[in-house]
Amino acid sequence: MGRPAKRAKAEPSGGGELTRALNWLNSYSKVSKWMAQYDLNAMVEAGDGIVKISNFLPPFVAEGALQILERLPPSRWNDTAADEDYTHNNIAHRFWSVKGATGGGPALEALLRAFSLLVPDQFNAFSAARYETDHHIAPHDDRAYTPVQLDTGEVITCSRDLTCVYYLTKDWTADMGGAFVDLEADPEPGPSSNGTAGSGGGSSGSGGGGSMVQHPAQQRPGRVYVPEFNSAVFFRVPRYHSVTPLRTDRPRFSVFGWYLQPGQLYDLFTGEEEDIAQQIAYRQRSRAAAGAANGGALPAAGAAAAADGFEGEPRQEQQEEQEELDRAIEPQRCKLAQRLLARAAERQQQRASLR
Ligand SMILES: O=C(O)CCC(=O)C(=O)O
Ligand SMILES: [Fe+2]
Repeated sequence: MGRPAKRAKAEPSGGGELTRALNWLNSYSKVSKWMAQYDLNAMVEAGDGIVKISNFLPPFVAEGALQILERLPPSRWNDTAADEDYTHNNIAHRFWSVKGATGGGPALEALLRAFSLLVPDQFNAFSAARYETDHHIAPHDDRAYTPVQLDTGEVITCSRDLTCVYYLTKDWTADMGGAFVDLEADPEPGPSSNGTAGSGGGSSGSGGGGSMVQHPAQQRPGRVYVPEFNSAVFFRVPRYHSVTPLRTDRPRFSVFGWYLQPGQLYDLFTGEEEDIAQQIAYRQRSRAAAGAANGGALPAAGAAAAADGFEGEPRQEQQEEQEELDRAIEPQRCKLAQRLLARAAERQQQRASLR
């Protein structure tokens, strides 16, 4: 856990690089112009709900971003751990995280702000993550509601719509664990992927001391993404995925978060959906059908929610649970809320007309 303050002095160029990266991150016009090259929704849809983008930020910015995370003092990192509890949509996981909203300092804020400029017309919630030995996340599909406090003070319920994970680990190899596994895609054909990804996820918790219920999705193979420095993976929620336990003492750094939509796009996990494999197969078929019907273009979250077979109206106890959650969780604060709300309403109309 040696903090890099000393190293920074020994490598004067490191400091200069960080300053250059911060200047870039703090330049609204530079970040917006860079991000404008990505038509994210189109890319995600073209990739059947998921896309990986290599060289996501300019290389010197990625170097600076890694330094921002490496320099965060241990006191800023919060232990993010949960035991398996399907009924509250909690999944077994353990890693360190720092929420943008709760103070990682101005450098982290600048880095996370860059991600809001990637999809400027959606609400978002981003954090930094640091995984260490044995840290992992069991299979889950990211479904969750997030309360957002508007500039008027009103708190609205939003749903996670699009996940982003941006990797900042250098020279990571498969044997180090910590792989992202997409459980809704087939394994990559070829020698590097032998279909054991699901069982890799299945060992989650084994080293961490907790005895976990085996999640049904853990029996599935999936497509393995070894985290690549300066790459980002985006996917539409809900989509089952996991992070396999780290088998190295090198830390794995990332930025992760969600673009949100107002409203409840889907039901939360109720504990009744025992057959995850069936759910996955159903979503895969629905994606393929929607893709064929639209000549490859999916009507985004609408299709994913429809694929779940949800009617949209949550059950009363879920509603009550949600209200409790809204009171308990500190809401994300959002300026520019009126513009975002108007844009969200437009988008919902567009989607409705696509269906
Ligand atoms: O770090 C990753 O590869 C994925 C993280 C993730 O699934 C999450 O934070 O929900
Ligand atoms: Fe996730």
